Amino acid sequence: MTELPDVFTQAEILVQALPHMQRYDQEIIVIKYGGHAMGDPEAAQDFAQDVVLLEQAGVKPIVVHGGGPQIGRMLDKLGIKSEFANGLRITDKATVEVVEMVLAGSINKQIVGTISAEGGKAIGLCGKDANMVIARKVGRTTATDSNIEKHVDLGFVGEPERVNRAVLDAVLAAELTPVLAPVANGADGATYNVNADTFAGAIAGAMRAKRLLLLTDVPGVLDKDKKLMPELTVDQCRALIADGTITGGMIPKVETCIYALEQGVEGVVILDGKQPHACLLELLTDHGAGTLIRK
Ligand SMILES: Nc1ncnc2c1ncn2[C@@H]1O[C@H](COP(=O)(O)OP(=O)(O)O)[C@@H](O)[C@H]1O
Ligand SMILES: CC(=O)N[C@@H](CCC(=O)OP(=O)(O)O)C(=O)O
Repeated sequence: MTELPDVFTQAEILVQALPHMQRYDQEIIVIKYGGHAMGDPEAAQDFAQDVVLLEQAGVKPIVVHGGGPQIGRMLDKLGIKSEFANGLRITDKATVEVVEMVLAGSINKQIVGTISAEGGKAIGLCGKDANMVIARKVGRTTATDSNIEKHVDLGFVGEPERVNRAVLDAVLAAELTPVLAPVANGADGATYNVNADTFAGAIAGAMRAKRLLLLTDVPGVLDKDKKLMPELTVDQCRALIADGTITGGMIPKVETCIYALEQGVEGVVILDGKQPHACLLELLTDHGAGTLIRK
């Protein structure tokens, strides 16, 4: 009996979703599932149900996941300090090993397991698999600390230099849902830690995705009074970064949106992944949820 409300909820979602889903029939939707958006097991199951419903409705979802907080907790346990510059983790050799273990090992398999348990057909990969993504080292970045500008070498932090879309095309043609961890090889053979937003943007751009959804733990981009901004242009985003309204992890997120739009992705949305069935809610309504960023 306790199962009944869940069954009804799922059926209701399906009934509402299907007409809207026709818009996305056979279209690629890249969903970036941030570490902060991954809540409790119930929320994870909720997310997996959305992915399965999208699969069943003929949409081609590609999941790119993060795991920043989870990496932080593991580094803590191992007594390794976490340091960031402009929202990117400064990644030395010991850190990149932990990053790969947590992202490509633990989190990737957790998400694949939950989607599979919900009846989906997920396959877990990272950028290294079949050289799907080749990364290049991110150059030095300028970070401001107590009003002093410093040049910081980020270590093994990479950005996608090349995406081999044939690998993803083959996976999608086999009707499997790729679940991607943002770790990649460089041309130098080293392992690089790629920010998950940046990775998702590169995948969405290379695949000419219809939509890129960035799921995080805030309702979208917030103004100085913490109010949601439902729509922003690229120029407005740049101004909000320059005046310090957008900071930390929101910087690579918004930069990803701008990049993806420039690559021909039709719509990019930053939304609260903790909201139950966030993906379906976004795709179901014309106005959507969160912050829609357009050119
Ligand atoms: N203007 C802003 N609007 C919303 N969030 C912001 C803003 N500026 C900074 N942030 C921060 O960005 C965070 C989201 O980025 P991040 O922590 O990297 O999330 P995720 O792990 O989901 O990728 C928010 O939790 C918030 O603390
Ligand atoms: C270079 C860099 O910062 N990489 C990120 C990769 C994980 C990530 O991006 O996770 P979220 O999406 O949960 O923030 C990190 O090490 O935390």
